[in-house]
Amino acid sequence: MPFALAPLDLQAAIVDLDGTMVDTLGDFTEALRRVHQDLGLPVLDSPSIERMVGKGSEHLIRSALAAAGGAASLYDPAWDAYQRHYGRINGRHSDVFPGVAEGLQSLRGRGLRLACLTNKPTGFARELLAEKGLAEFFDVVFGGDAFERKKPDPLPLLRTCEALGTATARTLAIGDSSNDAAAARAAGCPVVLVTYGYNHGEPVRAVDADGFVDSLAELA
Ligand SMILES: O=C(O)COP(=O)(O)O
Ligand SMILES: [Mg+2]
Repeated sequence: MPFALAPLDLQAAIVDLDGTMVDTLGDFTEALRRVHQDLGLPVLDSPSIERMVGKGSEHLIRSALAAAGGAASLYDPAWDAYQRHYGRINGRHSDVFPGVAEGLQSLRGRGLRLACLTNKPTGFARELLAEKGLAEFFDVVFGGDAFERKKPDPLPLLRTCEALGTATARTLAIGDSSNDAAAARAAGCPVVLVTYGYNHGEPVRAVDADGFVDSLAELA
């Protein structure tokens, strides 16, 4: 059954970035390849990295280090190298998923305010949205460093609703993982998940959400 927006009487939508709007697995893989090469560690493949994406850079770097058998003491140099490398390659190995621009356009056409809320650092998120021609859709953009806690904590969604001036029950969260759904449930936002993103290696349809779409264009 298609996901029905009309009964929700929405004021806004809060959209996740990695795995929902942009397929950034190539960027994560390349940045981590360079980091591990610098540190003399084994390089990880994309399927392994995909399971680690979605909980922010700290979690990604720490998980990748552990999977490569690197000592925990390498975390600080890995963090520095990751910031440097990711900043250089941001967007170069990434593509906007099909249907994203159409979906965002149609949400705007309904008069909804739009926020991008990601666990990716705000600076990288803004650069990526601009490079992929998506920045213009958003009233506000908040990254994983914008608030004291990241998704799956509800705080980022609550703060984003405050910034938009909208009620949580009338603000749709759109994401690709259990992280987004858990944050939305705890914040009281309805939530729809895309079926094509990264869900920590778990089947996304098993996640507690209000609906699933194969493309944001289905929201049109
Ligand atoms: O962990 C990340 O940086 C990806 O975050 P996102 O899925 O919240 O955009
Ligand atoms: Mg995501």
